[in-house]
Amino acid sequence: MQIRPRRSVLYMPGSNPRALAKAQQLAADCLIFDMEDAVAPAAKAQAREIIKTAIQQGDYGRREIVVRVNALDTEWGEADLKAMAHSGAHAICLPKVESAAEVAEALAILDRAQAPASLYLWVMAETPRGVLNIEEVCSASERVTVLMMGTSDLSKELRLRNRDDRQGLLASLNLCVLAARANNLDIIDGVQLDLNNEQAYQHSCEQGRDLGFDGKSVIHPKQLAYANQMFAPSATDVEWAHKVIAAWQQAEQAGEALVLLDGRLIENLHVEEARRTLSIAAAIEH
Ligand SMILES: CC(C)(COP(=O)(O)OP(=O)(O)OC[C@H]1O[C@@H](n2cnc3c(N)ncnc32)[C@H](O)[C@@H]1OP(=O)(O)O)[C@@H](O)C(=O)NCCC(=O)NCCSC(=O)C[C@H](O)C(=O)O
Ligand SMILES: [Mg+2]
Repeated sequence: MQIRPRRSVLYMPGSNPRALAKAQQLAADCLIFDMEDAVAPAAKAQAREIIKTAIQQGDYGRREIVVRVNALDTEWGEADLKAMAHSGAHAICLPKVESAAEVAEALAILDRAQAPASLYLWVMAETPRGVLNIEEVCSASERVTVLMMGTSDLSKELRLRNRDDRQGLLASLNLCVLAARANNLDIIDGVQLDLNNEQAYQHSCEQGRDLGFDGKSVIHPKQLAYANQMFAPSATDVEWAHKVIAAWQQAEQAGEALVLLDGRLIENLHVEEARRTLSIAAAIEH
């Protein structure tokens, strides 16, 4: 599978051409052109046109282009999918998914619109039922490549208090990481809405990284740099990965099955980890 950095995933209101243009210069790995919560009902139809024009005429370089459509049980969902079938986006993001049947329904609409098979799906876990059914959602199709946490909706549905340590979300976050990994998907952590609470934002990035997330969704350009730093291998990680691989190769040549490196036992799993670290670092450099 191709490794793609997805350290930072920036939401942009699809009805805001200035933000969509600005994103061409922003250091985001992935861009979400939003038609759902960031767009008022009266602006939904216009947002479709603004997004199509931006994707087709803009220069977004190697950033991954994702369009978040409205849910299929809304009056806009089906038309959004049809409109985006040939937009040039890399993926469609489906909000509030709760079942494999919803994934199949979205794919059927895209197939009828003759969307390219390379148009992938990102699915969002943001309701209690969606989280409980996350395994069936993640395994619904090989075209599902990324799982996104919708922690704002989920917090509301769970009636959580807004705490910097996200205690009430931990079970859901853990369960979703398990489902993503079991199905070989990348998983992106949810947003921090308070743009003035930098401490909470930084804590949530570090926490997300340590829980196994591949990146962070963000709502403002000023949140990008920290996410990019937190979800990239550090210089120390890269140095250690090189040492692990070199030590393992030396041991193999000497016909030894065990390697001790700086007092730590190295096994094949660490070599696989090290190779992944180097692949991600190379993909970020590229
Ligand atoms: C939150 C904002 C409305 C703030 O916008 P604004 O007041 O314009 O901010 P600034 O003046 O500080 O902006 C400085 C410049 O940066 C550009 N900008 C701002 N935000 C973005 C962005 N998201 N993408 C691209 N560019 C952006 C401004 O245009 C300024 O540029 P310039 O004029 O050239 O100086 C705004 O940040 C915003 O709309 N953010 C996105 C909100 C959004 O998409 N929300 C929906 C997704 S989150 C969600 O749904 C949660 C999920 O579903 C869940 O349940 O958890
Ligand atoms: Mg949401």
